[in-house]
Amino acid sequence: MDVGFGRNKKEQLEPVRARVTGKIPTWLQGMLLRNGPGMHTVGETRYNHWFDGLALLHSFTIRDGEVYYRSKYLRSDTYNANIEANRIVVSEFGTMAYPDPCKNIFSKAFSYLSHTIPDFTDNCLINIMKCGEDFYATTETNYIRKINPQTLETLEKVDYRKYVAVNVATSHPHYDAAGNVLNMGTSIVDKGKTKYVIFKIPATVPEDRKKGKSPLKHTEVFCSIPSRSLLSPSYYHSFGFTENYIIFLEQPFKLDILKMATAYIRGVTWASCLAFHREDKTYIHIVDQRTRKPMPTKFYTDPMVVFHHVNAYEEDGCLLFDVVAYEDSSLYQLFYLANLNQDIEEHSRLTSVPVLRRFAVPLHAAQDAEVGSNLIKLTSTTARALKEKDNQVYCQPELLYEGLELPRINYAHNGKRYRYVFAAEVQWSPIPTKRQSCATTWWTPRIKGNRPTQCLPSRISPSQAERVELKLGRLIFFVKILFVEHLLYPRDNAKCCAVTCP
Ligand SMILES: CC1=C(/C=C/C(C)=C/C=C/C(C)=C/C=O)C(C)(C)CCC1
Ligand SMILES: [Fe+2]
Repeated sequence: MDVGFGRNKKEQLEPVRARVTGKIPTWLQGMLLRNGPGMHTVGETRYNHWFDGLALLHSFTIRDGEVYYRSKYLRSDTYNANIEANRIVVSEFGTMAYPDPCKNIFSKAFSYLSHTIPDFTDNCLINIMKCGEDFYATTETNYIRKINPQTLETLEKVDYRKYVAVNVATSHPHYDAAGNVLNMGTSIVDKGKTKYVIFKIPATVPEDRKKGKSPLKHTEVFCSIPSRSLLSPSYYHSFGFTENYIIFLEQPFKLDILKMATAYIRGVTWASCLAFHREDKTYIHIVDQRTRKPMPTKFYTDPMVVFHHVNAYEEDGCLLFDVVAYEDSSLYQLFYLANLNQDIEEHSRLTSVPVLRRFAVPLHAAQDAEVGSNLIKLTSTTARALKEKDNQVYCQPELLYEGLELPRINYAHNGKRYRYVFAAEVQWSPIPTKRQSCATTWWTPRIKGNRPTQCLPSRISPSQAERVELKLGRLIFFVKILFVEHLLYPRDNAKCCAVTCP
């Protein structure tokens, strides 16, 4: 069952020296940890969706101009159960699995019932989080897995619910200046309420550090935002963070809790419990970190689907934030392996292009401003915030760049005005079956004086950057290995270095 896309990857347990073209500056030392799906078939069974694959951890150790690579599958409970059964027995985002096909009717019924409140997967395939001195592999459920960054061994399984009431949490946490982790999760129908919970995990607790205890024990709720709906909270993949504010988009891409509660018995996937409500608005919640409360103004914008916040910053009494936005939720559709492995146009279902949009919200109430007036007076952006009645403000974004995803920034610039976004370019191929030889692009808004005037994509030739080309019908997705970006970032005019993974 070996298919082109989603082929099972081999572990590289012993570090191997990577082939380096160009020169890695000697001051660049350290380790880059990455995560992602590595195995999509177990025995005769196969996951449906790319986001379902079993987590494969990667490390790149950079030392004296050399790079050493190794990889290892996360030995999650999910991985172990699947391997032992030689088939998929744990449900993932796009695949519903049934552990015991041979059970009699009574134990089957019991199994269904016990799944009404589902125990989610600990296949932490999305990201790596640093928490005090510890590293965790993360996904979007209530589980994270501690790992040893040196050996990539899998350590403790942590259930966020032991420390904070969340059923799902993002895999894109933020870090404040002191290294504390700030993350968000959703607490579903807990004590009759559904809310979005922002929580803080301290970097270190001095007395615990000596005893080798985890700072997770000291997790505290920073702020919670009631969901507009008890049974259909928004789905979100990330949020925005500056020194003083947190930006949360309550978007009309929602989880249907009733559908989720019956998914197992109906034999449908978690993915089918997510829906885009194009008739709804996107609500913009701004939490003031000093008061730990959301601002009372009701900021909103048109319906959209955002996976990635890029960065946010404050400027002259306004909060600006950049996100990659879609007009619908077709991105998730696209990543079904059946679609990814098709060549033909009909299977490319990305009906909206990811667009980098800049929003601006005024931080101070403009009580006396006229209804219909634009509350953004900045010359650096064309984003507008139009005052409406009943303390409502409609936000109209500035379009910064069309066709990019997987954005990264140098995190030292998080929350501040910034110049570079490193991303993968998403392109529509005019000829469906023809491969395009286009270089990976990253977006560099050229700042002239105080004013970012235009976004000029600067190209790097394919030989300079290691890239993975995902050909998706009419869409071509060039995924540049982020490692290259990290190497390139630190100096504006740094020479390109490419590292080829073995
Ligand atoms: C298993 C599971 C989930 C997993 C979602 C995943 C795995 C999302 C991955 C998203 C990515 C990688 C987006 C990139 O832009 C939900 C829906 C949270 C809740 C139900 C159980
Ligand atoms: Fe992401």
